Amino acid sequence: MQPGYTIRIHISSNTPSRLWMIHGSSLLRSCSIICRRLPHYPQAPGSLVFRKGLLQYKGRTREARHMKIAVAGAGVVGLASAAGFAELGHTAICVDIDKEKIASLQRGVVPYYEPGLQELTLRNMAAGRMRFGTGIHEIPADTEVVIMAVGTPSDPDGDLSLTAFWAAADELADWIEKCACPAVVVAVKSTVPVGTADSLEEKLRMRLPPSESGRVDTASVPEFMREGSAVKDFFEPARLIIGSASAQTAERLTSLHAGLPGRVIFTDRRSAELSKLAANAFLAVKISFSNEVAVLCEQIGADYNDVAGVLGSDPRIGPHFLGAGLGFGGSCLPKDTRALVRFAERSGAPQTLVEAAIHVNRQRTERIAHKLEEALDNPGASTIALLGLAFKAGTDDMREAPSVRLMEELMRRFPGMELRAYDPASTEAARGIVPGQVRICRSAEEALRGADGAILVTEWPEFGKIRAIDFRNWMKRPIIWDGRNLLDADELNAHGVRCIGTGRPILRRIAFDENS
Ligand SMILES: NC(=O)c1ccc[n+]([C@@H]2O[C@H](COP(=O)([O-])OP(=O)(O)OC[C@H]3O[C@@H](n4cnc5c(N)ncnc54)[C@H](O)[C@@H]3O)[C@@H](O)[C@H]2O)c1
Ligand SMILES: O=c1ccn([C@@H]2O[C@H](COP(=O)(O)OP(=O)(O)O[C@H]3O[C@H](CO)[C@@H](O)[C@H](O)[C@H]3O)[C@@H](O)[C@H]2O)c(=O)[nH]1
Repeated sequence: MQPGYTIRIHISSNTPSRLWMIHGSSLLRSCSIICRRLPHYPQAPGSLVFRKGLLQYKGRTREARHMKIAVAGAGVVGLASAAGFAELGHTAICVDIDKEKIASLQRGVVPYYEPGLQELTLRNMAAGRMRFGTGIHEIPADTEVVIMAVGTPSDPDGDLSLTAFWAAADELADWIEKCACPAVVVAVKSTVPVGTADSLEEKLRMRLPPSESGRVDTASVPEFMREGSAVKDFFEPARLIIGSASAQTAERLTSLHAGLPGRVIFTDRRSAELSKLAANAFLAVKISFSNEVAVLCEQIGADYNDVAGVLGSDPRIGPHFLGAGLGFGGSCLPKDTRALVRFAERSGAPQTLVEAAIHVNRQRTERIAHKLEEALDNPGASTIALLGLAFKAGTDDMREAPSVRLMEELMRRFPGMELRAYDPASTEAARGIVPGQVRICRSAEEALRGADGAILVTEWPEFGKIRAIDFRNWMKRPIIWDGRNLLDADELNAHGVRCIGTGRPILRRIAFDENS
């Protein structure tokens, strides 16, 4: 079979047939297999292997072989993966050094806001397929796959900090040394610099006698789930990446993921690691590009929503991640773009587009502060309500949230401005992160009452339901800067609320009478 060929085969066994498409060469690890799961057939009937240039159907080994797995890290990625794999029939232990988090999970309470994760966790705990532990030492000796999902935040230089990762690796080395398990695969789901899975394997193997070093193998299985839809993304991945240097490891990980739809792409560990950073960087570039076009729209009186509609209708561009607004935040895009830039610089291949995307992103809050300055007579004496704090809707995560950058910018530029904020999910997470001068409110109404203006920061659907009459009744001056283009600006403007969108033609559409 030649690289690049596509073959469609119907595989029938005593389980229902499924449609498979195979791309690639005769080497299993450099092939990509697209498996289209028919929704009513949850399990794959068998596996496909390449031997001597021939494609062979190998029994039923791709059928979910239920394994004992462990996940290190009970953040969104670790917990959603542990609960997701348990739902597929595997037995999972999820361990974390954060004792409070584990105590909460053992009581069946997921200590952060992630739709569907609570139910998924409880269901699998009740079925005996999922439990928790306070460290890697609690992982049972007969565990076949250990997934690393510990945090890798930015360090002060912008590189990914691997402090927690290597500390976990040390514990894992102790565990592997003592547990005498015959073969264990350590799959890295944390986002890490290129080469980390190679170094991890070296580190773990060094702790074993040379004759036993093959007992442990590492792989890179980068994760692409999004906060706010982590559970959905686990069960409906766009693709699954298995970066491995060993056919047995690739096969074991394929088995682990059996039952999930989406294309499986086999590659080497370094390519898998780079793909993750490059994917997030590409999304960041797309967002920053959109934001720059939106500024141009504002300058020349064009409507960015219409422009984005045109761009997105071209399948080569696609409609996703063209949303202009306050820019990208969260625990991933900002840190992963910085990390890629740093790593690429050191590798002699600067990523200037990604650097520019980061630069454009920093300017977003300045832009909105500038718009406020243009519209308000005395911004320093105004009261401004912020609708939303979380870095996006559907999560309570405040990591690198644009809201924080915005509040800092407003306080720096307009000393004396009174700021109030409301977020449906992140009130608790915001405490300690939001500057002390900002009043955290318990409802949108409380934040808006008597305000001279409001900025829509996070696209929570409940903000889209606030009626023009409410804005008018609650606010001293009903002016809204819509930092996410969530609101129906035309409708609000027609009903006496001045709604200034992002990349929208302000002057053409405003029908706000200051005296009404
Ligand atoms: N958040 C996302 O949506 C997302 C998506 C894809 C990839 N990622 C990547 O996945 C990784 C995890 O992300 P997250 O948001 O779940 O992180 P997180 O910071 O929310 O959670 C990480 C957890 O690891 C725990 N931990 C630290 N050291 C440990 C150890 N030695 N043993 C066991 N647990 C330990 C921490 O206590 C923490 O609870 C990161 O590398 C991130 O970049 C995140
Ligand atoms: O059109 C858009 C889309 C998103 N955003 C912003 O971009 C940020 C990131 O959004 P999103 O990508 O939905 O959130 P994350 O949960 O951080 O997910 C990203 O980061 C994860 C961690 O690496 C990856 O797994 C996901 O694939 C990747 O989408 C948020 O501030 C959004 O408001 C925009 O400004 N415009």
